[in-house]
Amino acid sequence: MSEQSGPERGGRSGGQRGGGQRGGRDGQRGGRRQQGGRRQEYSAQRPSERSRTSDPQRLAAYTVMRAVAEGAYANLELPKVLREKRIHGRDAAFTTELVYGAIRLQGLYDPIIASAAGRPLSKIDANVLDTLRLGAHQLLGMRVPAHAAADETVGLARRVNGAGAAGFVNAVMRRVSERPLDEWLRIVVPEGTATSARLAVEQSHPEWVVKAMRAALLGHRASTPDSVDTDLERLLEADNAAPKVSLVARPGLADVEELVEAGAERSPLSPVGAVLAGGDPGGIPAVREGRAAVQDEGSQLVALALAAVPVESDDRAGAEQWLDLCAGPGGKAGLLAALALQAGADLTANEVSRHRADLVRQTLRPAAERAAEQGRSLEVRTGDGRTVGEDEPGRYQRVLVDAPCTGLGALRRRPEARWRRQPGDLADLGRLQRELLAAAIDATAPGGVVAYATCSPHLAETQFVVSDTTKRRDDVEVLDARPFLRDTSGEPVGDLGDGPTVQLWPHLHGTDGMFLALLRKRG
Ligand SMILES: C[S@@+](CC[C@H](N)C(=O)[O-])C[C@H]1O[C@@H](n2cnc3c(N)ncnc32)[C@H](O)[C@@H]1O
Repeated sequence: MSEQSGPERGGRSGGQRGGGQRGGRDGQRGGRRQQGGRRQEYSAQRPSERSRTSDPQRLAAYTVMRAVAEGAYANLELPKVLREKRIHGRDAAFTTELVYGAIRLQGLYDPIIASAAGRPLSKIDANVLDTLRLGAHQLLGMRVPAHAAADETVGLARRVNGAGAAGFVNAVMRRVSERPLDEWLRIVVPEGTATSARLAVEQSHPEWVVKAMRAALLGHRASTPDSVDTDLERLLEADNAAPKVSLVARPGLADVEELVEAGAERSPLSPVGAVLAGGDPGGIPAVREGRAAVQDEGSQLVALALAAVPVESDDRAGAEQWLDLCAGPGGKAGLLAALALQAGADLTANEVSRHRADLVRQTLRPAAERAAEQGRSLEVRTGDGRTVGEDEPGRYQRVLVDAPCTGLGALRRRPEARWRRQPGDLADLGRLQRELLAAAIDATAPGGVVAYATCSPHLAETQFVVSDTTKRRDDVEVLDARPFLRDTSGEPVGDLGDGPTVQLWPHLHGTDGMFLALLRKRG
């Protein structure tokens, strides 16, 4: 869930931050941090070229928007559509920005569209609304000249929404283009609006997510009551920026130097990581061969921490047994497998979904070949992790529970995720998370360690799961995880809060919002 995927891996022309229309308003609201604004820095083509060539790109963007409205994932759908329509290079980057921006920022654009249309969103046809969102992003979030943005959007509407709708789209686009973003913000977020409601629009997140992130910043001690509003805004802003492409060199199979030689830069955060400024990671031989991979540095730190924590094991028991309980699609298992081989340990990777277990198998292939040479066991199996405690009590020394979660720490990667998630999801996930953690502890040998991780900082999925679990049982203690997160220079990673659990943040660490708790099974 936390792994990088999709079109942002390569070819992106930039993040959401850029030159600022919004400084003026921020300036007026003294005390608020000056923001970067949202305009894209690129204008891939001259306007004349754009109007001649943009139709296939905008049509592709619209096609993806509609598929996402039907339940598709933008990061899977977009590459398919780009391939089918043979859109490459800068045109693909333009289309990517158009789709990702229009989806991510719809919480900002929708009230502007409603105001410009003079009617509520419920009175605008969903297909037409998607066309308008694409147009609004070109006008307010990208450096597409206003006339080109309006003309092309009307042209698109004529083609996909019909002639009648095109007249309406024309009127709305002209209205939207009459004001810069800061003026629109003054209209749709009037002075005196409560902070969470204001940020929900300005930073385009559902208000319940804004509130949950505020609580998480305080609960994980990343903010004080004095700093929380500023920190929250930075966090939400980071969710709207395209993540960089982080790579992992799976130890023993590849090294970071190999990635640096291929054009990446050594990661300052993860000792096994590198960061690619641009280009397609699939062009790097180590990545193609599965010895390295695209992986968030936060995920790397979690796997490294589990491998680094000392375990007390019975020497007569033979090789250490490691378990990845929720392994699909295999990002962390790929790193754990390499680390297990280095440590002379065996790894079992479990996943409930057959398809995702197949992905884990694929990911682990290079490590599996090495394991066979070394006489070590590397097993991938399909099963419900909740039964592992009963099936294999006390068998493992190190267990990773990278639990299914809301993914609210990885919103940068999935533009539609924030709009799909509902507060109600937390109840079912919370139950599953507690059951998986309990089973993991049961499957852990005395002296062994369980790493409970989520790519969400939501307190209900992180600290509450851990505290409920430790309250209920006396055979487990929470370790201070902070010393086990070491950066490339071997120094403890900064800004990890007061412990004992660890929360990484997009705005502080540049990683996904990974949570980690290390629990020791008492002997
Ligand atoms: C957060 S993802 C794991 C990501 C993975 N560790 C990685 O780094 O690629 C959670 C996974 O748990 C799986 N899952 C959900 N319920 C499960 C269960 N009852 N037992 C085992 N796995 C489960 C999901 O299918 C999903 O693949």
